[in-house]
Amino acid sequence: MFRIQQQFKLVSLRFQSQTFQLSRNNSISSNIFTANSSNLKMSKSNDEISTKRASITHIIFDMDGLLIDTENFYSQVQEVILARFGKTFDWSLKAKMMGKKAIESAKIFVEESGISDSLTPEQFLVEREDMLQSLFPTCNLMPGVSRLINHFHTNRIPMAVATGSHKRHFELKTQKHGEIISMMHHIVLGDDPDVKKGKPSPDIFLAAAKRFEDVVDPSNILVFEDAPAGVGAAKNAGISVVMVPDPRLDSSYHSGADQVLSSLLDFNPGEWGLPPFGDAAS
Ligand SMILES: O=P(O)(O)OC[C@H](O)CO
Ligand SMILES: [Mg+2]
Repeated sequence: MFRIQQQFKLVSLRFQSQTFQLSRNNSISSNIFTANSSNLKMSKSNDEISTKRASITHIIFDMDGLLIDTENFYSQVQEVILARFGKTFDWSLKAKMMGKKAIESAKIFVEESGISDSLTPEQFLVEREDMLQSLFPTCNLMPGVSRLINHFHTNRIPMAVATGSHKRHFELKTQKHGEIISMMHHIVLGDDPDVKKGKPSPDIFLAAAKRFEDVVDPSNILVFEDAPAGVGAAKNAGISVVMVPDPRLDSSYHSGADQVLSSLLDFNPGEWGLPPFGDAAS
């Protein structure tokens, strides 16, 4: 217990010192992402893109790393745990874990980092829990979230959240963010009985799609995601996806998405047949 408290102090200190660095990194990488996004658009014909994008009526948001800035908490805690084994946590491992159910990403963590003889996935989840429980309630919204959700809500666009997080973590993460959560038609969590397998299985997005009041065709839904597994899940469900990746994620993971943006602030609703910003209603 003492060791966990000491590690948590270290995580807190690291978090405070990394906040500034992260915002600097985000702004530095912004132009690179814009260039990648343009390249992606150029690989398909304009007609094909505009026809596909013109018909969106419903929205499904991922949560961690897309609506709220919790992915950095996971990274910092996992870094501390691997340091105990003399190993480092890097973005190639992060890319494989993010967006998945807790136990699924825990298996990847211990196996891929080569510590499975010393730590089981279940022990890993117990070891990180105290640190995460203290960090989650402090999380902030990602840039552009408040403006986008308020815009859709004002314009009566039905929205849902589909997150790999289980109920207990969801409640900690959303303690400060009740207002945006209250604008969602429904929430589907990773421990929902209809979500047999985590992302990239389509289960969670198919469950979220069928819980809107009206029957909605997947081609009329748009998913927002930050994680490779989440992009895969949306595509496996036949749903278009806008990816807003962390700048540190390798760009080879961008290719599955229909659009890649460096920030939700860059999303243009009019491109997708949604009410544009600046209307009287927004
Ligand atoms: O990105 P989400 O919201 O599906 O969350 C999944 C995990 O809880 C964090 O990677
Ligand atoms: Mg996510």
